[in-house]
Amino acid sequence: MTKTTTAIGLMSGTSMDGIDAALIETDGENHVIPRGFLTISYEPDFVARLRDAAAHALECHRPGPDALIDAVAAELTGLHAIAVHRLLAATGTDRADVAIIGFHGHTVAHRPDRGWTWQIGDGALMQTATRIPVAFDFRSADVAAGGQGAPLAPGYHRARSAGVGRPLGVLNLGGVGNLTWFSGDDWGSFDTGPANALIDDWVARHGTARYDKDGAIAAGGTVQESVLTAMLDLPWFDLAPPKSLDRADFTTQAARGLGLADGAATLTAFTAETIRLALGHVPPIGRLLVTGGGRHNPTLMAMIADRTGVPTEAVEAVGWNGDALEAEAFAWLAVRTAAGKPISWPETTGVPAAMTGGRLA
Ligand SMILES: Nc1ncnc2c1ncn2[C@@H]1O[C@H](COP(=O)(O)OP(=O)(O)OP(=O)(O)O)[C@@H](O)[C@H]1O
Ligand SMILES: CC(=O)N[C@H]1[C@@H]2OC[C@@H](O2)[C@@H](O)[C@@H]1O[C@H](C)C(=O)O
Repeated sequence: MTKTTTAIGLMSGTSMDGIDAALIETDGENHVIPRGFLTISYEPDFVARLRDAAAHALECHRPGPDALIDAVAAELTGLHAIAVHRLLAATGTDRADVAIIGFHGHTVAHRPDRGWTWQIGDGALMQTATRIPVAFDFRSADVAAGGQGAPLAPGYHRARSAGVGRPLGVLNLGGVGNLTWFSGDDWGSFDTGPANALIDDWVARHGTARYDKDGAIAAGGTVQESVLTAMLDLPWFDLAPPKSLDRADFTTQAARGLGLADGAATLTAFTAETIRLALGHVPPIGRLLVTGGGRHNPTLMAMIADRTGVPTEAVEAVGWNGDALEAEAFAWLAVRTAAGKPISWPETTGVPAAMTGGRLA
């Protein structure tokens, strides 16, 4: 039997809202016991610096030393180290009992088509700050090998869903959306399009809110079908998986001129339509289990169920925590990295063969 270890996962997602930190016990295979989770919101001024770093990173030709980005990376690492200490305290865990931290860092730019992806976060500094071994830089090796470098959570979705009936889809509605599908013994994954990113951008631009809480704004608007049709008229949606996205690949441009509520309704319907189109690339799925912040938006959830015709429910229906799942995934991936096991597969990122990834500090 493989040894069970305790691991911490740290995720900073494309919504740029903060840090998700999870503690799990796992053998790096199908045995997983979640032990604790917390989230720390970023201060607005740090979010502004992170946005600047992401905008700047897209102008760079590839990852490398950069004064602005390195400063944000160091600050981000410090904040994530604080999250580790808080999680240890909250769960009553001794630092020495944690075998590894999976430190995803924050994606400032993702350009697999150009052969690079860039996650900021200093693994060595994290190791020094916590005195716990750290796995980081999970995506670069995959991209260097010709893969998409994303999504990486699908292996964890497969491990957790071993006892859940097939066919099945696990849909993550973060800033960007991604789908992992299972049909018989077949499986695969890819990014579906923007999930909350455009809705967040639209609402933030029009007022003081950071997102459309409970989908209330969209619920009061009317979907503008002509705008929706124009937004969906992109070759990207016809591309066969695997495929992945940078948060900046889509904008709210097509909705300009609409009122706040109609724009929110239209962008929410756009996300739902991207899921419908994604399902067109995979075998029939009997059930969609939804993780990520978007599952808290009932307007979006209803539109997805309505436009796809697939029963759609939050992952809590099978006992998972949809706020913690991605952070848990990076704890699980770190255990696999330390053990020299694959973290991506031809089915999930398009790499030529199952491969290891991540660096150790
Ligand atoms: N009550 C709610 N009502 C509507 N939307 C919500 C609610 N709670 C969270 N969200 C949405 O979920 C988003 C955060 O989702 P999540 O934390 O899964 O994103 P992330 O982890 O940053 O993204 P990614 O998976 O792309 O890395 C928020 O920005 C918001 O749009
Ligand atoms: C490049 C990058 O950071 N991609 C993220 C992003 O956020 C959601 C989607 O796009 C997914 O592909 C990925 O994150 C999840 C955690 C993943 O790798 O599974």
